[in-house]
Amino acid sequence: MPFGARLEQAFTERGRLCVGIDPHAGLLDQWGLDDSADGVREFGLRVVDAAFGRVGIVKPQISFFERHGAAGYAALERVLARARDAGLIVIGDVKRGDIGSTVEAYGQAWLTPGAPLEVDAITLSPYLGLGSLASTLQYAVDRGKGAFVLAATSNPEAAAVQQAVLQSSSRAGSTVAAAMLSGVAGINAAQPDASAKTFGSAGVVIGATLRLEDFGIDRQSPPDGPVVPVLAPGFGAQGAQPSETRAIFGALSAGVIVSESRSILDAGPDGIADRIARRVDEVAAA
Ligand SMILES: O=c1ccn([C@@H]2O[C@H](COP(=O)(O)O)[C@@H](O)[C@H]2O)c(=O)[nH]1
Repeated sequence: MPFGARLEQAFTERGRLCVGIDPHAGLLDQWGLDDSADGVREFGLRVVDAAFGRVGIVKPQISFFERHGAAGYAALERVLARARDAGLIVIGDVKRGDIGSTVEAYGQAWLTPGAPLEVDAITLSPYLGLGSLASTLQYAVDRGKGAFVLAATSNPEAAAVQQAVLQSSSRAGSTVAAAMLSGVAGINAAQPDASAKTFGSAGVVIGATLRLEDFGIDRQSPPDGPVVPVLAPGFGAQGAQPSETRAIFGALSAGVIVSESRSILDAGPDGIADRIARRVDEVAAA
């Protein structure tokens, strides 16, 4: 089944909340775990167990596993396997980007069925140009996988780059952020089974902390073609509330994945299941 269809099904069955798996050193301490590969593995496994049956999507932040080198990656493999065995959609927040032939290798690492680091979707950075990601996006789609291209990120430092207006390209006059959104929408629309009624498998990252107008993104009308999945960090610890989803994203709301990490994880090992359940209800009511 295409990634977009699986995501749509997860929305229907479990809602659109995505639980981030970000084992910050401070959270490990709060959870009574060591800041070690064993600690991040245990943390990740417990978050997956709390997410199971309550949400449909999790997003491990790879950097926190990578801090522990090869042992951290072994821990990550265990967490990814548990999450995928549990039927969760796993979005690997890896933010990879490079020249096209190198990004392809990242795609093979994370998106190949049966690979040790297999996830359902990854995040990709288009700083080397959206075209540098094209073959990897297609690699994902062809394997029932997905990818989210950074368009307008939640951090304030990004605005200077992402609000910049393109001078020379087929999208001259668009902001970088809007060009990423329309480029990704175009990739979805070009797939043989594309339909405006379904979710595409290529998505974008747009922070919930932003005013989309500032990034030249039209909130009034969605891009043509399939619904564009929007991975939306910035809820919870960064200040946005799920109840604001429609006001923030407007016509893009149908595809928005509400992603929260610290605001869920800081409930601790004994409180996380209840915290997730409460947030699911809040997101559903939004
Ligand atoms: O624009 C972006 C892209 C990615 N992130 C990542 O999402 C989580 C947010 O964590 P919170 O604790 O919910 O703030 C984290 O892994 C970031 O690296 C983002 O925040 N903004």
